[in-house]
Amino acid sequence: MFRSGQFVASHIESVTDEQVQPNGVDLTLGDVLEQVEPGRVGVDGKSVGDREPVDVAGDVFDLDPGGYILQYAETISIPDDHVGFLYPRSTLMRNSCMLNTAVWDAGYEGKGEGLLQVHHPIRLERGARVAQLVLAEAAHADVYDGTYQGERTDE
Ligand SMILES: O=c1ccn([C@H]2C[C@H](O)[C@@H](COP(=O)(O)OP(=O)(O)OP(=O)(O)O)O2)c(=O)[nH]1
Repeated sequence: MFRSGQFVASHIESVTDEQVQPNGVDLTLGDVLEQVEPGRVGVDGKSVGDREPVDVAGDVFDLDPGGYILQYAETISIPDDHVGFLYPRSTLMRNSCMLNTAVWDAGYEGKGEGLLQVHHPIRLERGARVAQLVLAEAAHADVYDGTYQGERTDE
């Protein structure tokens, strides 16, 4: 069963009323980065290639077509017995852009990231709502203990 937006909001810091939706919570744009060095996904481990901030005028990102790392502004805690899924705000999609996402594990805490695909130039503003996180009840044996635990929680 998917939980209500109010329930999701109780696991995200910090959230305004405007961000709480019937079935989830809108996440806002923190930063946009561009990968500049190769990463690696191997059988014996992985690494994330270096990234650099993209040009920003004040809080405004004018993005040309390409792939970008989008960092969310909120700290997300996926509670026990749940799994998180994230979807783009449909206005992004309607503007020829897409957010690619992965699974948000029970026990994960941090400010996560997504892959923003820009297929047509778009202007994004820091603090704008760009995505929606939903939580579903889920069985699990262990909780998340990977390398991204606690990411950017000190920001
Ligand atoms: O779109 C997403 C999806 C998930 N996460 C967070 C929550 C998730 O729990 C964590 C780790 O994801 P995953 O388990 O897929 O990472 P991995 O590549 O398997 O690395 P590790 O084994 O170190 O966790 O990243 C994001 O930031 N963005």
